[in-house]
Amino acid sequence: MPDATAPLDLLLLPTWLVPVEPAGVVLHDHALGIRDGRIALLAPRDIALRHAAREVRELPGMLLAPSLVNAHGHAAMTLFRGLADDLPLMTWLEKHIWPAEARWVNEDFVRDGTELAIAEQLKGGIGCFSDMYFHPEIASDPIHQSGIRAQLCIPVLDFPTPGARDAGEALRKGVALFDDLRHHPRIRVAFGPHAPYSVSDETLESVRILAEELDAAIHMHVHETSHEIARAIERDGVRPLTRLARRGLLGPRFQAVHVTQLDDEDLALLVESNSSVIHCPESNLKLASGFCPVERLWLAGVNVAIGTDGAASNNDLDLLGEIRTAALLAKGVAGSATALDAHRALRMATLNGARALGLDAETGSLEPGKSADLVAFDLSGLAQQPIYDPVSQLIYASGRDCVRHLWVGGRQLLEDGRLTRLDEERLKDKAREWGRRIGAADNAH
Ligand SMILES: CSC[C@H]1O[C@@H](n2cnc3c(O)ncnc32)[C@H](O)[C@@H]1O
Ligand SMILES: [Zn+2]
Repeated sequence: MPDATAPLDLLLLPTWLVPVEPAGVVLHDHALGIRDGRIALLAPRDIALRHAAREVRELPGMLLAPSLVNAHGHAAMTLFRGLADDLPLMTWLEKHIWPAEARWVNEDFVRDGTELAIAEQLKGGIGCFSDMYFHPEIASDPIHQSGIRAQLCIPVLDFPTPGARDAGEALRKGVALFDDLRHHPRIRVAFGPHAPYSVSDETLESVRILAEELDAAIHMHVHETSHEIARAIERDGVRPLTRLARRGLLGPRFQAVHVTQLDDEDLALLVESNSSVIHCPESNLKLASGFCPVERLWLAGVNVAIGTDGAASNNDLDLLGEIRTAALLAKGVAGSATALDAHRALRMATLNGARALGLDAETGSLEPGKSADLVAFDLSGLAQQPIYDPVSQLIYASGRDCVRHLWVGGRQLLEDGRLTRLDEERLKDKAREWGRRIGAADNAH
């Protein structure tokens, strides 16, 4: 039982505090106290200052918010950043990315690429991310060491992949990883069947049974393009979401990534099953995949989160930039300037992300009892003045260079823009070395 009278470990005094829950609130002259890695106090500044605290820090000109949740990505693909640009999804995937993965992806690649992705994400204000890539058992190590929070998906495809000869082996290894990490305080293992077109009914059934038994989430690329729907109708006679619903995959633990194609029946299936949608606007734009109807989903009551996707289709892991794109795009798609306002856009990248990953009891908002997962954005720059609504300024007028400090579980992982536990120069050297090897082989063709 935590001792509520014990001194706080840290008392933060920002200019603005945005708890995200309740929605739309901006607190002025408030403070947040941390004890044992959790939010222990949220109170007006003068009241908070009466509490004993081991350290008190003023954060002038800064907005304190829950750290961001990047709900979809392929972390180690940072090492393929810029390898195959300006191509449609299936050409990009089948002709470039899958051959490159077959050639280059091994344990070292995953370790180095994941570490690079973690560093980039921490510097961009992300305290929690979802990873869906090969050798998740290797990715778990940099996640553990760095202090970031993550959902780690077991990649499942019906063909040989780096790390698994077939789906059966991927699932066996995945269950072992689930067991190993069962008690990890910051890593949650989920199932990651790649997409409806790459996973058979038999494999889907195994995923369904295991996910149910282990109470694990299912994270899947779904309805990414109109081509995917057309191919599925030809093959199965129904749209992919209908097939997944009939096979019992949908539910509150189901995370449908992309969903650029949505008819009335698809929407009803998502609403009834209480599934989440993870919107990846920049990847969808770059691969010309389509537009996720965020406002329609939101108004129907679907939990919509946001992700960057991998750095090979984005090409960065900049969630703040992604939120801005999402907020602008939603207006264009809905034909309404009120669609996805700045406050809702921030909620999508925090609490909705946490909820999609089943982590909303732990992170995603600034509420007493939750883990102290926080980010301080510096809004004192020239291009951010004057400030009427700091959330508007954050979403529409700020870049990730305004991220100053970040804590996960009360541990400071970014201080004044610098990583506290990772060596940036070493990471850059390693990435350049991979780039030289991959680039030289690519040019030889
Ligand atoms: C088992 S997941 C890893 C697998 O997914 C590939 N991938 C990356 N981005 C996308 C995307 O937007 N749609 C479909 N597949 C994608 C990645 O290259 C890996 O092969
Ligand atoms: Zn993806």
